[in-house]
Amino acid sequence: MIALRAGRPVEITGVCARDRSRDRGLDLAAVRWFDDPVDLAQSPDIDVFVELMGGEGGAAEASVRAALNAGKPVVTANKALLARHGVDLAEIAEDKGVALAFEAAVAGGIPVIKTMRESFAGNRISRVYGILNGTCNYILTRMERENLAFETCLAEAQRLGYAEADPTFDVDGFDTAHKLSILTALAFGTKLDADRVYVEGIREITIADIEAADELGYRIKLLGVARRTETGIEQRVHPAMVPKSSAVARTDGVLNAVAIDGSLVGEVVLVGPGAGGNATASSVAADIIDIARGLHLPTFGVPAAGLEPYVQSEMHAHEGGYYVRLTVVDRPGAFAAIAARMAEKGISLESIVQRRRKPRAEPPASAVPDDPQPVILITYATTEDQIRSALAAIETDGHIAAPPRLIRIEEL
Ligand SMILES: NC(=O)C1=CN([C@@H]2O[C@H](COP(=O)(O)OP(=O)(O)OC[C@H]3O[C@@H](n4cnc5c(N)ncnc54)[C@H](OP(=O)(O)O)[C@@H]3O)[C@@H](O)[C@H]2O)C=CC1
Ligand SMILES: N[C@@H](CCO)C(=O)O
Repeated sequence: MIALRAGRPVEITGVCARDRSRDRGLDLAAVRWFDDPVDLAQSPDIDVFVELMGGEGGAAEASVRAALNAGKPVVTANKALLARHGVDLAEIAEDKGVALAFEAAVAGGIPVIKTMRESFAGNRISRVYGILNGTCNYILTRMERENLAFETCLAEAQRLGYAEADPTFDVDGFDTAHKLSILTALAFGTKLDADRVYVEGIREITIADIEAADELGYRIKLLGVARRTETGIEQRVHPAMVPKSSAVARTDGVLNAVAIDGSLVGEVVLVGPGAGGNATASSVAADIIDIARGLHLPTFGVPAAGLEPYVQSEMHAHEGGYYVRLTVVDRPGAFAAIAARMAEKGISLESIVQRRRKPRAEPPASAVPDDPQPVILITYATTEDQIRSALAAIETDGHIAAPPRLIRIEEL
């Protein structure tokens, strides 16, 4: 079937990994082994080089450059490499007249690259956002459903093959930022700039936040959002409260969701497996078949020389609603002082709720002074600058016993 679809047989002729003796569950006896991926990339025996090692530099970068310079098309799943060197590699690919294909690099098995590069070609895209990391979505879903600890869920995501070699890339948001920078280039025709994506991960999210979100009609998801604004392109990655009715709120476990707003078609949402061996293989196989068919498009949808410089819309100007969790020292005047600081910075509060503390073994005889307890504030739309300066003022007032926790509310 693959030969029919590709118009020619597709064979694996050479392979390289670090450990030749490792049992990989398939017979590689007839396939030539290479100790060095650069040698494989340049081998006259191959027509296409597939890079699935990972890492923004090192062997991945050296072998992809070697293959392109040798005039061989490349398929890669490596978003870290593309985020760092994508424009440069696209220029080499164009110069050599070969494809640089990377469907698996963003949202695993979801055909989002093809969709944006081909199906949205006639649209002006105003926003692309979504859940772009399977590991984080898996962790948040299991924490919510099963009340499990963050570390337990991460270990399971690693066991299932979802996480990066260094899982801090997943949980601290950098993997999402790499993917978002690729989507930004495709959406807005700008050069990739992953270093200027605003990034927050999911380590600080607690079960208490997840429960509060539930009561307020939201779920917490790690989102990547790229949006055209009057001042430039906003790129941000952070946990967000999303309405339960939204498509991203209903995207659970290792599934990813990508929403694209096009001027002609409106919003299109793609949902599917974002990580794991089979999902990745599905996208890698599609890229190989495209190359065998002779399909060859500009890497980021337009010629590399036509990509415009990335003009950043600064995060401090971001506007939206905020969820704030404060650990407030329980004494008269604390609430009033907090509300006053918010008003002073021009922030309107939608609600201020004192959460129940854990039940005591013995009820206190009278009010317990200075006993910290969680207080949840929900703001109406305000700017990042305003909320940050209000929280800094609240911290200096001495009414809170721990740093404030802030989660942005995304009205989708
Ligand atoms: N896991 C997933 O769900 C997805 C991963 N990706 C991307 O795919 C890539 C691979 O990820 P994943 O499969 O999880 O990673 P793994 O660590 O499981 O596999 C990496 C493979 O590359 C080989 N390798 C690593 N370094 C070298 C080197 N210097 N020379 C030769 N071979 C090397 C390893 O060999 P050995 O086996 O001998 O150690 C191993 O077979 C990354 O770019 C990742 O971001 C993209 C989409 C989904
Ligand atoms: N570690 C990545 C793999 C897919 O890119 C994730 O969890 O989404």
